[in-house]
Amino acid sequence: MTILDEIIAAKRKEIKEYQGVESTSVNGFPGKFRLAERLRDGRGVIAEIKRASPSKGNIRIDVDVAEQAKIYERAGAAAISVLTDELYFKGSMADLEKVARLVSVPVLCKDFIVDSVQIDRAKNAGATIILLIVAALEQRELEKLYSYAQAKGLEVLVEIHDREELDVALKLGAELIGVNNRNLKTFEVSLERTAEIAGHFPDSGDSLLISESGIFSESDASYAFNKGASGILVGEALMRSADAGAWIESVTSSEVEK
Ligand SMILES: O=C(O)c1ccccc1NCC(=O)[C@H](O)[C@H](O)COP(=O)(O)O
Repeated sequence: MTILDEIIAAKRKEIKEYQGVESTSVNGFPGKFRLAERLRDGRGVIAEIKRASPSKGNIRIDVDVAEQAKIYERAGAAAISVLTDELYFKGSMADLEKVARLVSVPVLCKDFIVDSVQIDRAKNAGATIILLIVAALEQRELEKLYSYAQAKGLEVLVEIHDREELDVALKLGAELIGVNNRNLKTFEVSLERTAEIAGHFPDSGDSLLISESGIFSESDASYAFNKGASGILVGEALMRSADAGAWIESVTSSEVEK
């Protein structure tokens, strides 16, 4: 059983408490508020609020979420990701709501979604993007949740781990495809995964590749961008950085060697 299996099993139990929640509006978010638009020029950073994780334990458990979000936005983050899982990541929907009220960049609800009720909760809290993990869902569930989120006007980041899952994401018509560099059995991270997926990624421009996890240095970021990622999703490095704003500014700068 992988950590992902364990988290998903816990999530399926947890969501029973949420029945009855419905999202309040179905409007989509305007152009500049869409992550896909913001990533079109490449070198976008999706900056994550991550208090803790199964692989690292506590990272910055007492972070001032509002302060951290302001730093990310000021530095030019393309979007802010908020881990909302409580059991394994010590996050919350309250964290997401705090961020969404404060910033005017897209906000990703980073959770393990297995039911539409979680999409409603995310939207109610102010998320503009949700995450769907191919490895966590049956094909029919994935299609259903994808359509549901789209009908609610949300963007969907479809997370994959290998080429087989890339095909699933492409068949779905996903605009935002994230390759997770973390092996969820061993927690080992390898940016080679991004390179491998980028090598098979269509260059039609219909879909955008985002490299997720294990990006710690500016050279890791450059590596992912140079391999073809339009965006990178960074959690731990930014949470531990003494100057997260400078980190973001530096990796997004067009002066950086391409
Ligand atoms: O971070 C973990 O340990 C983890 C374990 C199991 C499932 C998911 C996990 N992380 C969620 C994420 O997707 C990351 O927070 C995100 O990609 C940022 O990763 P990093 O920059 O390495 O903190």
